[in-house]
Amino acid sequence: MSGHGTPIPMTSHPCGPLSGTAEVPGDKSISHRSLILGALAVGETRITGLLEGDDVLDTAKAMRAFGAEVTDHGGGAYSVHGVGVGGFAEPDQVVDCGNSGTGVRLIMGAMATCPISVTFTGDASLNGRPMARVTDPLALFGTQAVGRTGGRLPMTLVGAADPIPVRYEVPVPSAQVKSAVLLAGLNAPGQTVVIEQEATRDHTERMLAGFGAEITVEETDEGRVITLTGRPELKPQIIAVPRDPSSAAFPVCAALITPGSDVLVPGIGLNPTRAGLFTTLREMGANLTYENERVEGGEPVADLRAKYSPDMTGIEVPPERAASMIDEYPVLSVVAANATGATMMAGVKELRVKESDRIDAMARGLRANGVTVEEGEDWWSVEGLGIGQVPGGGTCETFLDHRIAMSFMVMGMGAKAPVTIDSGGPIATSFPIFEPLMADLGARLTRNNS
Ligand SMILES: O=C(O)C1=C[C@@H](OP(=O)(O)O)[C@@H](O)[C@H](O)C1
Ligand SMILES: C=C(OP(=O)(O)O)C(=O)O
Repeated sequence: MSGHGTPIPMTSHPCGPLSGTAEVPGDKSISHRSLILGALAVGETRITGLLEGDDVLDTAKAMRAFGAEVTDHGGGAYSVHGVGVGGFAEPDQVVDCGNSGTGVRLIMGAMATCPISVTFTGDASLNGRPMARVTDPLALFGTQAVGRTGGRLPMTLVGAADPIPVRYEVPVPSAQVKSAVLLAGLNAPGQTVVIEQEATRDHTERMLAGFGAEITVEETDEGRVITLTGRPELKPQIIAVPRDPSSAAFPVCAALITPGSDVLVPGIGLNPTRAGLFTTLREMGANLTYENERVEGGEPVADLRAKYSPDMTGIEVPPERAASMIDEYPVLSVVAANATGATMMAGVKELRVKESDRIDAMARGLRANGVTVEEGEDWWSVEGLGIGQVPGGGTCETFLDHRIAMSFMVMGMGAKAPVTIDSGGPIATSFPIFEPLMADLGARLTRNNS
């Protein structure tokens, strides 16, 4: 496991203006999938722009343990020599996925229909997260799983030696669950069907098609029906990973709340299954524009320009938008505290089973810095104080959660007094260059124990 658990207390000081270009790293979801699908293809997949965050590096390590050759060529360029669908070897050690829900759940799916037995573990955060949402549908293929009470890691999966294809309606809006079932379906003969009621990020479907699998997606009265034909030979691909909209969210939101700011965040994917935050910010009155809109690798892409936005107002975020911005609610709540009026976020109970209970973690830290928050099981609302009016001065617990850590660092940039977090260590899981990138824009982040 990577060392992000070591506490690194950090403080973010009020600053401004932020200006310049923020070249954020590669997309985390696409990076995991590039490695996993590359490992399941026959031949060599070449990847550029891979996110070299701990989450993705743990997946690279896991792919090596399953027998794929993963080579680091430097600067985010990797090659993966795959073993083919059904060709995973049995790792001789426990597979440690660190902090990554995506990593562990997708890898469980990929090995579930191979005749091997694998024990998975992670850090304290990952070992507290629910895995039955994945092992329940995998059991339908014939996969067995034994873990700790409540379906928690560490957990051993015994892959189905004679898998049968599955028809499964995903009960929670989760791209990880959908993807785990599809990856398991790759090595089941016949058609595996996954149905989702709410569209979640569709990278697995797009990339499976790109790797040459037979996969169809239909919008029907039943929901979004995805049909995959098992046992394809996946063809190696050349993949340029786009920059991550979920990472772009931090410099964008920081610019909106920091006086005088003007920041360009180039080359950000605006796939509708990922772009909900930017739509929401524009509805709140953010000065956020899309420049140089284009299509790259089949995906809509634009350069985002975010400027200081002193006149934002709170809104009700439509619940049906939740899946398209699920990782962005923490930083949205920081912007909401700088708007006038309340922002209501409903239909978001999935936030309670991320790296931390994100509603609880944000509510505690916002309150510790003078912001009023109300919450229920499936919703929360933040009372806006107006731009620059967040008192700050408090310390926030981050619960091994990178998005909580970065959100509070953004809050400090636009607050009246500095905001401190107990640890910025987890930031390395998804955005290892966060500190230098924000410093280059003009932010003042200090490590308190150095
Ligand atoms: O499939 C993926 O790459 C992801 C899916 C989402 O999780 P859920 O599937 O739990 O919603 C998201 O929160 C996570 O950061 C990445
Ligand atoms: C929820 C997240 O990641 P994961 O589920 O992969 O740990 C995230 O990156 O915000």
